[in-house]
Amino acid sequence: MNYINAGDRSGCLSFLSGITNLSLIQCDLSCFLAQQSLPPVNSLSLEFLTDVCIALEKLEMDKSCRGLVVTSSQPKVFSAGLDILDMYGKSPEHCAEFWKAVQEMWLKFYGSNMITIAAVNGSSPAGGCLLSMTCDYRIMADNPRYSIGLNETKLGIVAPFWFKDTMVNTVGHRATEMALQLGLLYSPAEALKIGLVDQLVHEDQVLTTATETMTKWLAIPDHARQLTKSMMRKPTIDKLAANREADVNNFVKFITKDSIQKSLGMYLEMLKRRKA
Ligand SMILES: CCCCCC/C=C/CC(=O)SCCNC(=O)CCNC(=O)[C@H](O)C(C)(C)COP(=O)(O)OP(=O)(O)OC[C@H]1O[C@@H](n2cnc3c(N)ncnc32)[C@H](O)[C@@H]1OP(=O)(O)O
Repeated sequence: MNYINAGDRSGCLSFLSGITNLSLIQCDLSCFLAQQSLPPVNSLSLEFLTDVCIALEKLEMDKSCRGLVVTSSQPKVFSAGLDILDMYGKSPEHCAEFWKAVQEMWLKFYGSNMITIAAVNGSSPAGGCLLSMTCDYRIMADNPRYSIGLNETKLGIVAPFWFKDTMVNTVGHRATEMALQLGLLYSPAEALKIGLVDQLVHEDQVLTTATETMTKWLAIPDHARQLTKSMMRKPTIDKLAANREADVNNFVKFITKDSIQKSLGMYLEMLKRRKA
């Protein structure tokens, strides 16, 4: 396999492209985080989201690239979700830019023509769970210390309709209602039971299982698989595409409220205290 450093600004995005037309995005922010003093949990910051979108766009245009494995090189965390620091104490303009980037990431991943497999090698709360749900297949490390789910209500925030729609499309209406109202984070075994992930494997096997799975998916003719994927996902994608501006305005109005800012501040404090 060739190792191509494709990081535009941060040098944090890298791709492994191999003989099976398989590319791999490592959601690895360690280098970037070290430079920027951001926490090493693959939180989806504005800069990271922008880099990922550019990288994905390039892969999408490369017709020789038919599949993508999304994973993290952090040992215990797939992604901590959206970077709270991009939503806390920031101007409405910054929040709007940030939210546009979150929308863009979702639209690009959920609408990708490529086969996308999430190799969930650690915890994956909130936006991390969303990112994995945009993929066609999820393989998670079978370690009870890890969790996955949309826990927004626990932060005092509300998952927007397209987060909800993505989860409904993945696990169904009832499971989503329970998950969202209670802000549930599931253990790998629980996530498998409700269909939030498709397969559990030992943590050492996540990436190899992902590549084996990719080989099976690559055997399906692209045009038939792509049209089927589009038929399944287009209504959900169209709903956000037709309402992007309203969704941004809604987010900015909500996130800049004093009460919401206070909740986010308390949540950040709790994360820091938990460590101490
Ligand atoms: C209409 C309005 C709609 C609004 C919708 C907005 C939707 C938001 C979705 C989101 O994604 S919000 C983010 C939710 N994420 C979380 O709740 C995850 C919180 N993090 C964790 O549970 C843990 O960090 C972890 C991922 C399980 C990893 O645990 P670990 O023990 O390995 O690391 P920590 O010590 O907890 O963390 C290290 C360091 O990182 C900071 N941090 C963690 N997560 C985030 C984050 N999402 N954003 C920013 N910073 C984060 C944490 O505070 C620590 O910081 P320091 O103490 O080292 O400064």
